[in-house]
Amino acid sequence: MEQYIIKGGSPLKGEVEIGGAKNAALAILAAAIMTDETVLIDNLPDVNDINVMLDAIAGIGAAVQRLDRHTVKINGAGIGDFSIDYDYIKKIRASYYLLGALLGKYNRAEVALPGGCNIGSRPIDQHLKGFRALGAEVDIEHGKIVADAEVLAGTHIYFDVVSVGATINVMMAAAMAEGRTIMENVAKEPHVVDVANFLNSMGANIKGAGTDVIKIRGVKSLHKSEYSIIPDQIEAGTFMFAAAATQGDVTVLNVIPKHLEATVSKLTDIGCIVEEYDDSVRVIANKRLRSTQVKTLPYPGYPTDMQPQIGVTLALSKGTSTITESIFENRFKYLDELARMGATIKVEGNSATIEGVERLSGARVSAPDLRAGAALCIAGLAADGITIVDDIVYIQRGYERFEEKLKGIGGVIERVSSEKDIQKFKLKVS
Ligand SMILES: CC(=O)N[C@H]1[C@@H](OP(=O)(O)OP(=O)(O)OC[C@H]2O[C@@H](n3ccc(=O)[nH]c3=O)[C@H](O)[C@@H]2O)O[C@H](CO)[C@@H](O)[C@@H]1O
Ligand SMILES: C=C(OP(=O)(O)O)C(=O)O
Repeated sequence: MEQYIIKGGSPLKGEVEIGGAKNAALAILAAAIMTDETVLIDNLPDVNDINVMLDAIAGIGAAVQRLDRHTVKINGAGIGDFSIDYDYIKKIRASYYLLGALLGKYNRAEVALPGGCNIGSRPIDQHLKGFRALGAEVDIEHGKIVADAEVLAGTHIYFDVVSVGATINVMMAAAMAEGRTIMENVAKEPHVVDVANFLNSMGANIKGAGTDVIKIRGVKSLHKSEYSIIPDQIEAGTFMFAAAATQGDVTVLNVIPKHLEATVSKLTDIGCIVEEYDDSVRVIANKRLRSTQVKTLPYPGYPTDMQPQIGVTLALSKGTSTITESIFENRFKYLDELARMGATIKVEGNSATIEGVERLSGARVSAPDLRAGAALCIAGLAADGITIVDDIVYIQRGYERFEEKLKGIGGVIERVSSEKDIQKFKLKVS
């Protein structure tokens, strides 16, 4: 099992290139099979979840040609199987996007119930409600979601909760339904807009993505396209908080600053200097930061995927902070690990109170999920001494060359897989 070993205590400084957005890319790869023509997708992040999705679509007959680490050609003409029960697909959340894509194109889909990070109960009732409203029969059979429709017909859907997954999934199916669909109370995240733009680039007629109402005029077929995925605002935000927590000075390159507004606002609140340019953002933290109040919300609110990263930073900031997690009930598990590093934290329900301490001390901790794992690495980089982070397979789901990028800005971190590697690292940094 691989681990990260980190020697903390030095400010991170320099520039880091941000890759394509994992959560946009996963949906776009699923949507790419909705045409029989060839689609070229660029700025793909080279992370495990993406490889699982590519294997899954190749497994049902799509031609997948990786041109390089970040570019792929996909042709969905050869798909002959609408049933996806591939072992790994169950482990990723975005497997559910194959339901919307296959249902839209073939009126039939069978996909294993989705996994993903264990950050809460994660129901999919809103996805199923949307598919049913479009005229599909949907059942759960032997661990699979089975959706079937004579015809998919445009409809009016009001979502009871704002869901990124349900918005994208139903939008994909509706893109090829007969007639007009109106979706209300939808998610407005940048990746929702990116998927709509991609579908439109293939000939779909989707308007309103990024607002509360999406209007879709169904089309009979979709055509070839070349598309570049938006930068990952969560990867960018993670490095911005790495700069803050280590009192460093880091510029994230290749970002869309508009997508980072909630993150920038919190960094400014706690005392960072933030400079925004056309496609980069510089974060400078030249003193001990101060406390704040955070509540996670759907976009444009503060993202739940950025909650652990600010949590770690606030554990080192002056004063008392509170974090309210309003999207996923299990997203505080990293706080127990952080307490092992000397943080002072009290959790009550969906709220955490953090008394900032002057120093954290390195410890052996375990990544409970993807973002929390990345946040614990930030804690290690800010802490005194050596930190070992176990279960980094979660981090590898969503961060490309994480340790290399951190090393590029001065982080002392190594990926290790044996006691011998650990001893070697300790010797090197002592
Ligand atoms: C692969 C992917 O893109 N994952 C992201 C996606 O997850 P995911 O698509 O699973 O998250 P949703 O936006 O759907 O979930 C938001 C809230 O709605 C609830 N809900 C959702 C669907 C449903 O049918 N019924 C229901 O009640 C969820 O329990 C949660 O409380 O958006 C989350 C919120 O930004 C991010 O944390 C995840 O990183
Ligand atoms: C929680 C995440 O991913 P998933 O929804 O795939 O578990 C994430 O990207 O932070």
